[in-house]
Amino acid sequence: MTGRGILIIHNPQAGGGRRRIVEDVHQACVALGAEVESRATRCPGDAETLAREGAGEGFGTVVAAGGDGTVNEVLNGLMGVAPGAARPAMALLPAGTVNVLAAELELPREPAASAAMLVAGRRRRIDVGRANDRFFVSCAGVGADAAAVARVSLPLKRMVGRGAYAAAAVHALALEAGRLFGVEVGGQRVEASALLATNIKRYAGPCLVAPAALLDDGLLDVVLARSGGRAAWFRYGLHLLFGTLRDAPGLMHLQTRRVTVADPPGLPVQVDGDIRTHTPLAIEIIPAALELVVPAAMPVAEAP
Ligand SMILES: Nc1ncnc2c1ncn2[C@@H]1O[C@H](COP(=O)(O)OP(=O)(O)OP(=O)(O)O)[C@@H](O)[C@H]1O
Repeated sequence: MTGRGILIIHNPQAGGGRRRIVEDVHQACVALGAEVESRATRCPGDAETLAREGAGEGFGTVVAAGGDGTVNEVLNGLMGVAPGAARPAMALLPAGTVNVLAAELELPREPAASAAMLVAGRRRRIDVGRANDRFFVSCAGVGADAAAVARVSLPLKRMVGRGAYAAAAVHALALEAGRLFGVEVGGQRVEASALLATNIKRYAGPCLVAPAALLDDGLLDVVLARSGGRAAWFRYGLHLLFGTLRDAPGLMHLQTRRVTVADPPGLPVQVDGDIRTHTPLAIEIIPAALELVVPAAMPVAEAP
């Protein structure tokens, strides 16, 4: 471990019933002889401030303990570190409703294994995406998934967890027309009703959307749904659920460093599972921008 020690940033509001894990991991890190501090967020956006402050204080590792929202805030805090200053490594402690990157990498969920990873894990350099001015580790999207994310009810998420995303998807399908927007990618302009730019293979945890995606290949995997309308979105949704998205008619899949959406303006954009920006949109990949702490024994390439 480099730097002053480990800073755990914990969102006490994150769902999943795993709040005690933070305390357990903290104690297990102390038992392993590590210098560790835990700080709870006080409001939305606080994890970003705490991460930036932690970097300034010289912590070597900053841990995002919560769901994808907390991970994204910690990432943005770390990416906001002033040029020339040391950027701590990021680590993940899954304690939220959804933790897509932790699930993709099969990171430990048990306190003892998590603590071993934090104290004696390996640092792996990964690419970071940027959607306008918001950084992401997993994915950004316009169209179908952003329409669903925009309709996730927080009270329902607290009650039923992941089920709130399914309810929001049905809600979006009922109200949205699945209209087309203009995408520029790889030197061509195409129309699409949904765009997903991802750095990882799976979407929302279990759904395989980009089998060739690697966290460290310097590329975004872009999936475009070319057909518009509700019926098309419904079909794509079924293909996604049944793991057959690659066979869906009208689907385009490519690898690129940059993709843009110019019009229409004002479409919501989901970034790591929350609406963080709107079109016009430029999504790009920043190769090897961040060190991620992974278990010491983890293989270099993730299994497909
Ligand atoms: N102390 C706090 N009080 C209220 N909201 C907070 C607090 N700390 C963080 N938040 C907000 O809570 C939101 C949800 O957090 P997070 O994503 O970590 O957990 P989750 O909702 O369980 O998981 P997921 O987003 O993966 O479904 C974040 O967008 C964050 O801004």
